[in-house]
Amino acid sequence: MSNRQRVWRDWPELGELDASVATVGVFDGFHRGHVALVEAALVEGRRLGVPTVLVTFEPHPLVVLAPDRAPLQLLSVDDRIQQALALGVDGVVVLPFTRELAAQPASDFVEHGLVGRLGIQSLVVGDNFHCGRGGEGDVAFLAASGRHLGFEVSGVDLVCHGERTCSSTEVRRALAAGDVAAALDVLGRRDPRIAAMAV
Ligand SMILES: Cc1cc2nc3c(=O)[nH]c(=O)nc-3n(C[C@H](O)[C@H](O)[C@H](O)COP(=O)(O)O)c2cc1C
Ligand SMILES: Nc1ncnc2c1ncn2[C@@H]1O[C@H](COP(=O)(O)OP(=O)(O)OP(=O)(O)O)[C@@H](O)[C@H]1O
Repeated sequence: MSNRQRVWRDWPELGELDASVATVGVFDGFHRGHVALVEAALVEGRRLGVPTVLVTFEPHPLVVLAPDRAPLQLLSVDDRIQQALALGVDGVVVLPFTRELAAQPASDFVEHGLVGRLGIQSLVVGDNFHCGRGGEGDVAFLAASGRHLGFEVSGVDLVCHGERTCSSTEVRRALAAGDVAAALDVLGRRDPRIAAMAV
């Protein structure tokens, strides 16, 4: 971690970050799609001349909301932080995912969190992203919020590899089928710890 990089284990205090570009999601596995998304956010951060921040959640939302459906965890939160920092983000914000956060309307998350605490000028997410209570905050909702609150929104096209759209779910599915090669193809790197999760 370089001197200029920071990790917050909750929202930064008011005034710690005046302006930023943010990307948001769980980022389990840090597959090709996640890498492309972070790279797009970094381009945006350089264009605007503001820090690029990755916002993630711990634990995975389903661990809190539906533990019986909680997915196999591909990377620990510390590994996700390291992947993000290695790609060059200026900061990582790890939000404890609680029932309280899950119940927060998307508008509050955006206004009080992303705008209020991170000062986002631009938000870069995959075009399937959603946040907020019940997942109400999709890209169209975020774009409308941005017009109102003064930030830009990019809904990035999802990266595919061959026939498959890259996703953490796709990596897990390949591992569950014992197909290490397919899992690593979607992932886009040879990670021996993830490869060892194949059944
Ligand atoms: C404020 C907030 C509230 C959320 N509430 C819910 C919820 O009620 N139900 C749910 O399944 N997921 C909820 N989530 C999780 C999101 O739907 C989503 O899984 C999360 O933002 C990570 O995005 P990603 O799945 O694209 O990584 C919430 C997320 C945020 C930020
Ligand atoms: N293939 C992809 N290309 C570009 N961005 C993506 C891709 N997949 C997910 N994203 C984006 O990356 C961020 C983190 O997403 P998330 O952690 O939910 O990934 P995921 O792979 O879709 O996970 P899961 O399969 O568990 O739902 C979100 O903004 C999401 O829209």
